[in-house]
Amino acid sequence: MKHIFLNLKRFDIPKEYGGVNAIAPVEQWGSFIVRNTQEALKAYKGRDTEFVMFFPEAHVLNAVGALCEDSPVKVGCQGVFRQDTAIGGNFGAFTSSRTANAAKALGCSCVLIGHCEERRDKAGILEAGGGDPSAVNRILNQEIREAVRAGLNVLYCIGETFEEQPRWQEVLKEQLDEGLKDTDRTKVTIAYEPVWAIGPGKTPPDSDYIGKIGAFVKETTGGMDVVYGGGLKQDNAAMVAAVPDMDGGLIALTRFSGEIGFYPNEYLEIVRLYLDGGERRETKGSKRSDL
Ligand SMILES: O=C[C@H](O)COP(=O)(O)O
Repeated sequence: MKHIFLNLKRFDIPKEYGGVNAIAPVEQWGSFIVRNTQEALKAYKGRDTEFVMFFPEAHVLNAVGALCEDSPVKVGCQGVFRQDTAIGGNFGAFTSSRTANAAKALGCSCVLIGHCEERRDKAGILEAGGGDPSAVNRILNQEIREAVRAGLNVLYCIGETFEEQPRWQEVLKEQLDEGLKDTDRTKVTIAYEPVWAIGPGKTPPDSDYIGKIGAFVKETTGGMDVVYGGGLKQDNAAMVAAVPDMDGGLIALTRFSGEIGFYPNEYLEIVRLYLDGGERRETKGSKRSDL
């Protein structure tokens, strides 16, 4: 099976507040994205491909409400808390935390866990408190277990920083071993984020590097599906599609210069390039240059 994931980060924030949202009023942003992608994605029915979109929590209800009958789109959220409600147990005393049961009740079928921005935040909190940042993998493991228990599928992100690159095997193995401990791996897909290559002026990995990581993840996990989370974009979609040990990609920004942001028509073009290959159509500002 192929997987096309979409991480909408905080692309809902309007430009007047420093964000990148120029596509829809914030109260209609979730439904706008679903409505402007789901019909076109129906063209891939029969291709054994899933299309999952991770929304900020505030937009989940709106996005779920826009799903048509037989929609190919699955709606997910961007993380869950490491504890949850239970009948006869905690009834919901989790102020500010989004639990897996809450996500499920809102209509999510999937969750993104351990994105590099989330890992950085957790490690920063642990370090600030004089704690052990290596505990991040153990916390993420609790979150994966709660998500699976609640019936959610998980996209679990791993990746090495620039400083960790010389010992990438050790770092990725620890993230996989600790994060996946005692979990139902049939409910989890891995996303590889080359953290060292994400950001302005960085050189992205080539197909040999991506293939090497894909093979390593499959060998370490007993053959779990793994997608490229660098992320997938117009410039690399055909290249990533040709890497044998990668089972899909994680899209975020679709435009990297000029009016940077997420645009549904450009998302559909990335999907087309990944699944059908072929010539790239010219779309405004598709190269990263000014983040
Ligand atoms: O979630 C995806 C990765 O952080 C890559 O995002 P990006 O393609 O917008 O740089």
